[in-house]
Amino acid sequence: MNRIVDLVWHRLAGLMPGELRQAEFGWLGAPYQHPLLLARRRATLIVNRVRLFAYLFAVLTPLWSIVDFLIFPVVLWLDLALMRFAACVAFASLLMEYKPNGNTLHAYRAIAFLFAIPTVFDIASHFLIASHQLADTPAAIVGGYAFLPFVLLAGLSIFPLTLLENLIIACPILILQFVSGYVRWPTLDWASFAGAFWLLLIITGMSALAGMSQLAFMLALVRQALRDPLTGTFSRNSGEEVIELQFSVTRRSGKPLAIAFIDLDHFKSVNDRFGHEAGDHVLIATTETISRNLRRGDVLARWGGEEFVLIMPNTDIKEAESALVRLRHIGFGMRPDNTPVTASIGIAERIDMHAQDWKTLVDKADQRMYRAKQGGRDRIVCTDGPETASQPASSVASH
Ligand SMILES: Nc1nc2c(ncn2[C@@H]2O[C@H](COP(=O)(O)OP(=O)(O)OP(=O)(O)O)[C@@H](O)[C@H]2O)c(=O)[nH]1
Repeated sequence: MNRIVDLVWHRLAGLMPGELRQAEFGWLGAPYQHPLLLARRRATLIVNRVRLFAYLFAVLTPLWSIVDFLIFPVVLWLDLALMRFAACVAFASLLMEYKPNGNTLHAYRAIAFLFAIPTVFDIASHFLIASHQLADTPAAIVGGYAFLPFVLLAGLSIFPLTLLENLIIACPILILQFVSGYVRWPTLDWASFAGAFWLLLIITGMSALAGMSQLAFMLALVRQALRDPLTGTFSRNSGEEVIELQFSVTRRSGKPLAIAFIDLDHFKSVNDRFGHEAGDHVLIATTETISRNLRRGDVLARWGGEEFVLIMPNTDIKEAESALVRLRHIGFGMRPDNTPVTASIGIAERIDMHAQDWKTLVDKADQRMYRAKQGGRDRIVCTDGPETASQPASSVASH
């Protein structure tokens, strides 16, 4: 059974751009598990796309009045022109109101607003036009307005949305279409209604696939941009982004945020004695060990060569110290000569040190790490007083 699942998985994953990993496959289905930085970049992209289309529609909607003027009676044209002007104002206010801020809910609201404007325009113009007797070309052009639901569903394909999000947005449009058929039940041409509805379902499926494939591509790009290529942990740039974000989130919520600066001891000697490649293997094994033992919500970033920063949201200084003591007990892996890898660690916490910005917090953890080095390495320092430097791992472990 597992072999069949694996086979299906490999086939599907191979069809997705950017060599999607198995753990990431579920992210195409629903947005719940998206890592913070992916969610932020996706929300930004969605709002930017909404803004692009709002801009285009703000220009094109009133321009279409010229066509209305040529084909409709003046009274109808005037009413339609007023409605087009209102739609144009709505698109322009969407453009002004929604700026990308990395928030997913904000992005959902922007999509809903973008879709609501043509929907309301379509319903209102439908009632307006129904009150006039039209024939020939005007009637044929008005008949074309019935394609709006198709356009809306096809428009979904411009957004990197998950399957669930596609379905949630498509459902109201499909339900509205179904209800409009039900209302016209006695006079309905069932064959053409069913054909059109079937086409809508196909377009929904194609848009969902297009959106998910964009998302897969985005995932691969974001992964490349966020991760350190050697160890697979977050890169320094993305680590800084996470800290900046967590700093503002925890400041707003009043919760603590701890940062641990971890610098491996005497790492140069690994390279010197066993070669750079052996050094690389030690770095990879060490980050794997740390990552395996992180708590949910903690983020590890490679800050530089053999320096790492561990970001621990909602963790006060005491909890952070116990977490790092536990990590040292587990160990940071082994050197090629089978001696343990040790690290000097400095910890700082936002509330504990009344930090006003995230850089001060990281600097403090860095300074404390240097004090751990100066104090003899292989230890944790989490305060500024000389008496508080914790003992080397061997003696901590013996307690
Ligand atoms: N193999 C390998 N080595 C690296 C990498 N990045 C940095 N280094 C090495 O890490 C070593 C860091 O050396 P130092 O900064 O002198 O520090 P150290 O030897 O760990 O000594 P202390 O930090 O003082 O305990 C240097 O030899 C770098 O070449 C990497 O990606 N792979």
